Amino acid sequence: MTFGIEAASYYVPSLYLEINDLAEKRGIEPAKLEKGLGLHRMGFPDVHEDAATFAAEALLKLIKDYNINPKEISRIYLGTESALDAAKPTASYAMQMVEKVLEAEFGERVFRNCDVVDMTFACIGAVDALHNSLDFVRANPEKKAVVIASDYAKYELASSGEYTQGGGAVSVLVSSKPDLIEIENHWGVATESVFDFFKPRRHFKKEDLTNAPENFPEKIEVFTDEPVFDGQYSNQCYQDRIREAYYHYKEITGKDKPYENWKYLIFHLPYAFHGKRVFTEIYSSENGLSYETPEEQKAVAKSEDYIQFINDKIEKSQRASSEIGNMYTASIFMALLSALQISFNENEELTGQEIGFLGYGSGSKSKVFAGRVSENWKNVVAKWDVFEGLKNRTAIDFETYEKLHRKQLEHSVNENYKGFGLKSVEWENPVLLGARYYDYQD
Ligand SMILES: CC(=O)CC(=O)SCCNC(=O)CCNC(=O)[C@H](O)C(C)(C)COP(=O)(O)OP(=O)(O)OC[C@H]1O[C@@H](n2cnc3c(N)ncnc32)[C@H](O)[C@@H]1OP(=O)(O)O
Repeated sequence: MTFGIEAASYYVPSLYLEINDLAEKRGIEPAKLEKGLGLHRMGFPDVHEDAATFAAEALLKLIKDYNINPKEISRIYLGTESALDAAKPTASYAMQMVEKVLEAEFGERVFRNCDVVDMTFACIGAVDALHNSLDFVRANPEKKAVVIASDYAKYELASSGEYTQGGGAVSVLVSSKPDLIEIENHWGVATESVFDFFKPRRHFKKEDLTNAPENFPEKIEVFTDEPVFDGQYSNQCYQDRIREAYYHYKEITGKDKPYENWKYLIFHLPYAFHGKRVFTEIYSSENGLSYETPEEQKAVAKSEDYIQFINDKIEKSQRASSEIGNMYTASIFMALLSALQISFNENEELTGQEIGFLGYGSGSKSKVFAGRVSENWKNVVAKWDVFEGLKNRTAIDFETYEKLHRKQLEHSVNENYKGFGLKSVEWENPVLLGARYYDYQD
């Protein structure tokens, strides 16, 4: 019996900013962002969009595109680091939104007996949900699980993370009928607790606030959307963890140079060129190349063999990321969709080919695993049209972008949007304070 991904869908934010507009306004050389990091556009959510609406869109599309009976979904596990609540899972919001739309066809509360939860470990939370759900279907081969990766990657204005912002969701159906890709049960894992990128509770004092009411506490702790991070240190942690997880994978599988057999290497991509920039270390050690000094490291990155290797095994997975930006938990899944979509468009035959995955989550953990493309993969990919879909977004100018970022817009840029949207947040009733209400526009 085989296990893996039976079907997949995605959703990207409805707005985008041209990266050159950001470069110009921030005084950054556009070539650094485009040619150095591989950034072209940055996906950005409209006022009514958040991690819950992204997840709901990706879930509904999955169910509709592949005619899934929602009553047959035993669990919906959502990986996110953009949770809307520290107790009530974002998955419960997404589930409720989709239930409402499905009500006419399937009756009330179609997910009544579905196990729903969020999993959080920065960008690797959805890989953890996938790992866990694969274990679940291995133990219960007649059951199906949905994994959703959904995030909004927001950084402080004018920070070094700003140009890597993005967002969106990918949903996958996990089962014993892996029509897209069969996933083997060997998981290279590496973990170390570090502070490379995190979202702690932040302290604010009454004296820091303008117009604080009389009875406001002297000091409060709040979560913010924007992380605390050290960019170059986070790169180093990423590189260290994937190296450790890759060697763990080699140890448990006994495979020699496994990456050579991988048709594609699918990375967590915080920005498009990250995977190819950090893999030089593993590549050097696997090929006996010296990697001590910065000059030696540059020489590997610029070598003809390495450039050929990137063009063959990584480049296609980067293309969606260049158009969307960081999707945190969803980035690694979108990198897979990107590579498979391009192979599909180019009429390539992938059946039986092995694909390697290198996941990373700050804080920090990496998982390295592999899968094999199934015979039916083209029937699954036929529903996506990833790059055409990206053309349906609305461009925004820099001024609108900054207002959205600062939450200064009252109304959506696309007021007549279709699909799920945040309608209101309760700020009056003390027993519902902060509750979020969504609707669906046909
Ligand atoms: C957050 C997650 O999702 C989890 C993770 O993966 S952690 C690892 C990633 N960390 C993050 O994404 C944190 C947020 N991001 C950041 O802090 C930063 O954007 C970053 C650290 C990722 C990048 O930092 P940066 O200082 O902007 O870029 P830098 O590392 O100097 O790289 C710029 C590249 O552009 C190149 N470049 C610069 N100017 C150029 C030009 N004019 N033309 C062409 N290339 C140029 C540089 O040579 C360099 O490329 P190479 O090293 O490959 O040669």
